[in-house]
Amino acid sequence: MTPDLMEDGARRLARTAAPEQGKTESGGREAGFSRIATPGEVDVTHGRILYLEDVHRSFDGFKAINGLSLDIAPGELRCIIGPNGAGKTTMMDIITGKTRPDKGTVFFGSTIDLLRHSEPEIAQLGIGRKFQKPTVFEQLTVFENLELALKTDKNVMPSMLHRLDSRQSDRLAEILHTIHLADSVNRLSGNLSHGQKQWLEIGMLLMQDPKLLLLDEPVAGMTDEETARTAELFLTLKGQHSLMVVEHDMSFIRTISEIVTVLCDGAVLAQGTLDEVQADERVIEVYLGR
Ligand SMILES: Nc1ncnc2c1ncn2[C@@H]1O[C@H](COP(=O)(O)OP(=O)(O)OP(=O)(O)O)[C@@H](O)[C@H]1O
Repeated sequence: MTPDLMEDGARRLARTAAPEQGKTESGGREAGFSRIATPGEVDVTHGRILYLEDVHRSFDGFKAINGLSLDIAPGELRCIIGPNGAGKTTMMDIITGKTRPDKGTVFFGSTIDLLRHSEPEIAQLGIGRKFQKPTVFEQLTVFENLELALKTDKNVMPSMLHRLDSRQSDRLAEILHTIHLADSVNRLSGNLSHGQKQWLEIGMLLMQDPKLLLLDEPVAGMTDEETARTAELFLTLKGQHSLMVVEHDMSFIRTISEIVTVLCDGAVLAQGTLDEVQADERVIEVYLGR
């Protein structure tokens, strides 16, 4: 999608957007078009669920993100690799609204300008993020963790007292199965293995039905068997959700990847299949070693 196309779409949508809609702390950005075309849906008619163009972010003069452009197709499982300090975490911080870029374009679908939204709004829009360390409620059971994570109707009290309806119960059961924890439903989360906690946290994200999932080093610290099962899990999620996975584990990436993006110095250094990027001299130089 070219910037022209996006601007054109923006102009068309701006004519119909309510004046206050999408107004955020970033305030006065001119194109008032940060809205969802159909409530609850992301407009992916241009074939992109995530679109970053020429994004920049400096910290005390250091260019952590330096002209980063990339896009992700709906249902894609994109792997991101790159050396330490390449800007991978900062990129995710920008997508999720934790960090604001100095300049650039960041769109969710073709109509939602993420730079006009706060971090909680972005989560609400359907972008889920999993940090490297699992953060489950250790004193609660697997079931209770998933129940708590459920995106409840705003009119319904979002608490343990809220009884799940049959659709929600079915969804919870399906997710339990997907994350390989159907047999552990009543176990205290604190007693799960590291890998199981990671899956539970992914399950908690799935309960909120995200369109896009950002996963930071999901298999770090996992056993080989857990890593293999995580690969299986991601391959199941692909298609139903779009995934962006930052990982250093090359054999894991080989199992799950289609397109791999290599970040370096805050921009895309190379992109292609794992074989293609592994054969790229520049990638070998900065990341893979000789
Ligand atoms: N809040 C901040 N203040 C100052 N410098 C920062 C800040 N956040 C990131 N940086 C710097 O920006 C650069 C990119 O960091 P980032 O964490 O995004 O890289 P990364 O690719 O995720 O690295 P790693 O693989 O080690 O996690 C690093 O040099 C880091 O020190």
